[in-house]
Amino acid sequence: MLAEWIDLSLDGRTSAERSGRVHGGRFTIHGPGILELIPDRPGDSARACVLSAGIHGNETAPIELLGDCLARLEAGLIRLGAPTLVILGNLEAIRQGQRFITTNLNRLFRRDLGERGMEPDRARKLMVSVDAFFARHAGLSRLHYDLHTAIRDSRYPRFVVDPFAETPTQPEQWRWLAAADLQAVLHQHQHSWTFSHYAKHYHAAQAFTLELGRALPFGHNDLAALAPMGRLLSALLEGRAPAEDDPARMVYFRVAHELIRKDHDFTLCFPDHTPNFTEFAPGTRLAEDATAGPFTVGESPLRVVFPNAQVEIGARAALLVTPSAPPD
Ligand SMILES: O=C(O)CCC(=O)N[C@@H](CCC(=O)O)C(=O)O
Ligand SMILES: [Zn+2]
Repeated sequence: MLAEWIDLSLDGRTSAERSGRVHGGRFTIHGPGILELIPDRPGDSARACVLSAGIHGNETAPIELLGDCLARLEAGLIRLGAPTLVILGNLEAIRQGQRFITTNLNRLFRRDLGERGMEPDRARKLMVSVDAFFARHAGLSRLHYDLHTAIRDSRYPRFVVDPFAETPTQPEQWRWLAAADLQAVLHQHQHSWTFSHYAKHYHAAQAFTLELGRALPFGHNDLAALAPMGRLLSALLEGRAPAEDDPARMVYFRVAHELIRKDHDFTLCFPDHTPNFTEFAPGTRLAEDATAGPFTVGESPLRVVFPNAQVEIGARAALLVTPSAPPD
């Protein structure tokens, strides 16, 4: 059953609440794309884990990776040892292989959200599910990994986006993520209302967006490159201590500036296929916007991450980032 849960969710065949046994515990399907795993006995290092994928429908590798973990659990290759909420974010967008249907789901995770429609309704459903899950497992430390892939290539194909919030990051997170072969870390400089930000800001969880390569259709992903990440997810599911490595293996950046599209008449002044973390020298013009005017790199070089000139007006068209110090 677990191994088919993703296909059943995408076929729209899991609307009724269902439950059953897994190796080391039980599962409950709370609704389409929302699966809770509850261990009989939490492991010594168990956290209350939220593992999400498909918040953007065209980002398939993380869905395949989670499917692989569930298949291993069902086959008895791993034994459940931590309460885990597994989420498939934007089901209709996954079915259509699109980033989103009407609006970007990953900008809607705020409790005062007023919008109506498919993605806002889904954001509300996921926020309520996360709230209830963390409340049910209140005695455990909270963790949320929101798994994504990026639209374009990257100088660092696998990287961490660290949401801005008050909660300090536990140093072990950097050691785990280094061992999972993440290559870079990007610290956000302001609230961003993404799903991982929601868990960090409202629940003080250890929470990150993890970019795990480039967005490709189902069946075209290189899951071998994600094997270390798969081992981290298995350790979390089993409630045991994950492998650790030296955080200095990763390169650290912070957001210096967020480029916002202010006008229909907006262009980025570099080729569309420019890889994430490409560096631009002082004086380089990066964007033209009929309302905001041009944006030019100032005295220090800037690297560009997530450039996208097609975003909605008022949305982020790129992050401009600069090196930052590694954690102590
Ligand atoms: O490749 C891109 O341009 C976008 C990849 C993506 O979906 N990234 C996330 C990052 C979330 C964050 O900023 O924390 C997003 O844009 O939602
Ligand atoms: Zn994404």
